[in-house]
Amino acid sequence: MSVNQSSSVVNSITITRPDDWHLHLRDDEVLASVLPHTARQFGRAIVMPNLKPPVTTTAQALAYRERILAALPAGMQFEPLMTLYLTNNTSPDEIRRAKDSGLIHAVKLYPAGATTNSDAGVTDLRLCYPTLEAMQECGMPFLVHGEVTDPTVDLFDREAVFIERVMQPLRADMPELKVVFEHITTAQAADYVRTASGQIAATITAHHLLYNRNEIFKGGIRPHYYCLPVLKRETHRLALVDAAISGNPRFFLGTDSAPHAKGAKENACGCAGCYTALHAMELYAQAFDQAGALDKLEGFASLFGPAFYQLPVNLDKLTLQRTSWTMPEELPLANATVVPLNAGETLQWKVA
Ligand SMILES: NC(=O)N[C@@H](CC(=O)O)C(=O)O
Ligand SMILES: [Zn+2]
Ligand SMILES: [Zn+2]
Repeated sequence: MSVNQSSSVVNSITITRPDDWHLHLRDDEVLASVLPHTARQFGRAIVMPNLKPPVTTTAQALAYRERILAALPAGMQFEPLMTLYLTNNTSPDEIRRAKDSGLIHAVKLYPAGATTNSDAGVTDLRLCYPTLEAMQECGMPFLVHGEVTDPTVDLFDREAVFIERVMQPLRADMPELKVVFEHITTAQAADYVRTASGQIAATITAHHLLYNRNEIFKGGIRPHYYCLPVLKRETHRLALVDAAISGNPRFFLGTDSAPHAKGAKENACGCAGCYTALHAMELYAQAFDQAGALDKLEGFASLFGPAFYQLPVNLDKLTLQRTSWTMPEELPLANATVVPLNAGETLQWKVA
């Protein structure tokens, strides 16, 4: 990493090109709209499989990969790292096929009903044990949307309860399974990942580092700050910042950028998901800068993810400069628009 500073203020940093270890690209025209935003900054991304219908087989994931590569504008370099969507019926053979393809890097758990496009998800993890054993055996990482779906559990407690009810029993039964606790939002999840034994890591979004739940209700209900797991109170945000800047390689970058058309968000029943693909690295730089930890950004964004996934780090670099610029109010999304997080706001960092 190289740092350019005048007096004590850092004005620019250059890091190994980062990767996004949790991303929603969707498909077709939406894919074509959002992919350049990610490829501008990131060398690779773990591409989430919650399409409609979900990506449940190796054949589907490889076909989706081809559509992503076909949508990449000429001259841009980007490698999609594919995933499978786990269902009650995913077979151990499917896992071995995925592993043998060399192009599928993880399998994703969506507890049925937990989040966007999770209807086909798992109703009871015990049904998947033979499949999880195959993953454990061949070293296929298991990515987890870690929230219980029990409607009697308070929405803000669903991640913490998931640790006790699902994560701990699962990892006791499968101690060698590589697990990523995706988009963690609580002090409990950060503590769990820091202290648990075995191969475990967590991704952290930029929005969970920058905002607490007040942001959703500032001056009225603000649907573009609604995502799942939902933003939590300030103590949790502070715990996530501590984890992200700790230099512990178990914590790395995953934007969870999740495009939804403006009308689907600004709705009586608005969809969950924040769109940050255009300005993800700018937001992470802001969060690390606020914490006085810009020197820890490269590990989090560019080094720890590849180490966990046993992939080489990117060879090229990315430079971020302290320059203010205004986020557009809306961005094109197929034949509609998406309202990005921070729409109309001034940001302090910019990718050079
Ligand atoms: N994070 C979200 O709020 N939404 C994601 C799904 C997910 O990652 O849970 C989406 O696909 O829109
Ligand atoms: Zn999720
Ligand atoms: Zn997601």
